[in-house]
Amino acid sequence: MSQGNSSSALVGIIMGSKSDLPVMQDAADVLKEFGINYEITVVSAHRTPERMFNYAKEAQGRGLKVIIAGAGGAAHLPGMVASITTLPVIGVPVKSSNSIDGWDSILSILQMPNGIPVATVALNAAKNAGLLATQILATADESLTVKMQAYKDELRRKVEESADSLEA
Ligand SMILES: Nc1c(C(=O)O)ncn1[C@@H]1O[C@H](COP(=O)(O)O)[C@@H](O)[C@H]1O
Repeated sequence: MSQGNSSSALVGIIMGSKSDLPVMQDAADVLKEFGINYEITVVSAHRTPERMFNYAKEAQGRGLKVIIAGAGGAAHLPGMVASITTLPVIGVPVKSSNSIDGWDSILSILQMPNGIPVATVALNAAKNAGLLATQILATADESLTVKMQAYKDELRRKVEESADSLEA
């Protein structure tokens, strides 16, 4: 699995299993919406440790700026990738089929030791991971900042509109 314009990808989206794709696709959709090149693939710290090591080791040299890593259950992938690369890693806890309500994944991504941070979003919140990656890239890209402001303005407008309709 590898979509997007992976030759010049700025964001790498990885997941522990293809079964995570229905959740992780939301991150790809956001990046597409903002016109950001990304790549998306399956990498597992547990099942493909060499692939995980090589992915994390080579990510920066290949031009990636941010990695979004999603996994369910004993979700070691985001933390292990963060331990190898200096790129910012955004972790997405995924509620997998036999999870303990997602808490297993949340805690294993969130509770990183000092020194190796993973920016953890809410359960299944790959959309927010895509937005956070966009905001990180926007710090060095004025046109992305403008788009992000417009996105937030639109959110605000919709809330104000719904508030107005209630008050009318
Ligand atoms: N947490 C990890 C890792 C890892 O952290 O390396 N590799 C796979 N998985 C997770 O196992 C769950 C079940 O996977 P399967 O559906 O393939 O059995 C998935 O949510 C995956 O992210």
